[in-house]
Amino acid sequence: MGLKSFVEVPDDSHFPLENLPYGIFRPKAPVGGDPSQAVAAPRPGVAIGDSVLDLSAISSAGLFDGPLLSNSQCFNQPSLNKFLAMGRPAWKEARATIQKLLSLIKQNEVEMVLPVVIGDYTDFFSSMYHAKNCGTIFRGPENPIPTNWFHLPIAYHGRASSVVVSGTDVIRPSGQGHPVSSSSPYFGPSKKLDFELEMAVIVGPGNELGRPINVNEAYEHIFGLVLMNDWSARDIQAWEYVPLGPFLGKSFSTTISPWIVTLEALEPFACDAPKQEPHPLSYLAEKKHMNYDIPLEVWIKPAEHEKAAIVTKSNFKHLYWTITQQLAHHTINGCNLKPGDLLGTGTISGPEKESLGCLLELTWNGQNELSLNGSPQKFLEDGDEVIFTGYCKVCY
Ligand SMILES: O=C(O)/C=C/C(=O)CC(=O)CC(=O)O
Ligand SMILES: [Ca+2]
Ligand SMILES: [Mg+2]
Repeated sequence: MGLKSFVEVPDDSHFPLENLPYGIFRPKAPVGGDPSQAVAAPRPGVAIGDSVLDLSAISSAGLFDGPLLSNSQCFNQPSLNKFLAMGRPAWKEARATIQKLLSLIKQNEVEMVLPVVIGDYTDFFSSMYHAKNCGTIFRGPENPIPTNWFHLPIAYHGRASSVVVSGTDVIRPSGQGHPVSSSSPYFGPSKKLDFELEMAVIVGPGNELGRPINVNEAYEHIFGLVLMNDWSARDIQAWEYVPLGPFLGKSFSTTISPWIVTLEALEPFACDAPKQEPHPLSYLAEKKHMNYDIPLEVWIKPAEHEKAAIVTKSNFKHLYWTITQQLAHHTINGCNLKPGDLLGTGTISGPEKESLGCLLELTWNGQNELSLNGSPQKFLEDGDEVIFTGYCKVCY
């Protein structure tokens, strides 16, 4: 297998990553440039594809960190003589460092692991559409959204130990299931295993115990976002969750994506967050009330199917409570967040029936069937693979 560089190397190039020949170069004076300008100094470089790697820049940046080259001036020279005088051990060290600096590893040749040690995991409940649908299903259509919901971002404390990286098998949990009408609760493997389409904040700098984070400074405490699946056993959840909230129905596994997308990368996709009525209390009223326009999709690939089928298309922008409001609310009582804490957004459902963020809503608690490339499906079956995607793109 050939080595691969992030520098594009044409297939027929004489200068792939395996070659790396040395020379002395200087940048050409710009055509029509001022002739009185000093000519750039000659310096050592190696050829890679159609480019030259400037070894004096690499050396000045301290990137030659091996024992022989770390304190050497051999690359800040107008010729290679000093480097040549150092002999083969230095040449080998230089080659290894340069190959490492220029290398790329194929994603399909690596295994990703959890990117952070998650100290604490909290899950919010911030899509109004999801809150309304769950409320209708679990509590009836009279007052589906609790009155506190419009005043504060509701959340529960999740389980950090069972947060796993995407690709990890999820074992169907057993537990007590909600009794049907007047019968007793049953025990056994969950019959209503579900996904929840979420994203989650990875906390950067935390706060000291007793010192809340101001909502207008919350942005500085957020490193980036991951995709998150808050797997949920609906039959266990429906029976256990009154009055303290979700427990064993969700703590058996929560999956996050291995790549954390930074808020800097998401900046071009910032958009207005939904208008909030009633106006939130001042500690939640933010100067910039922003969301991000991140199209999200969920696909399911049943074990015996060759292809995955799309089951929903939603968008991060549907969140009523923003991630900065969630973070400010989380700390308003003085609770301290720590670097690497995980804050789930809550299931991201949109307004349309094709944009609902979990099977509980999509099948209306198993009353309706979905069609996965022609096969009927309610909740998750053994062997199903659930695939989340989130991808924003500038339209030119
Ligand atoms: O409304 C309920 O009783 C329950 C809702 C959920 O299960 C959702 C939850 O975990 C929070 C969320 O993902 O929005
Ligand atoms: Ca959830
Ligand atoms: Mg979970």
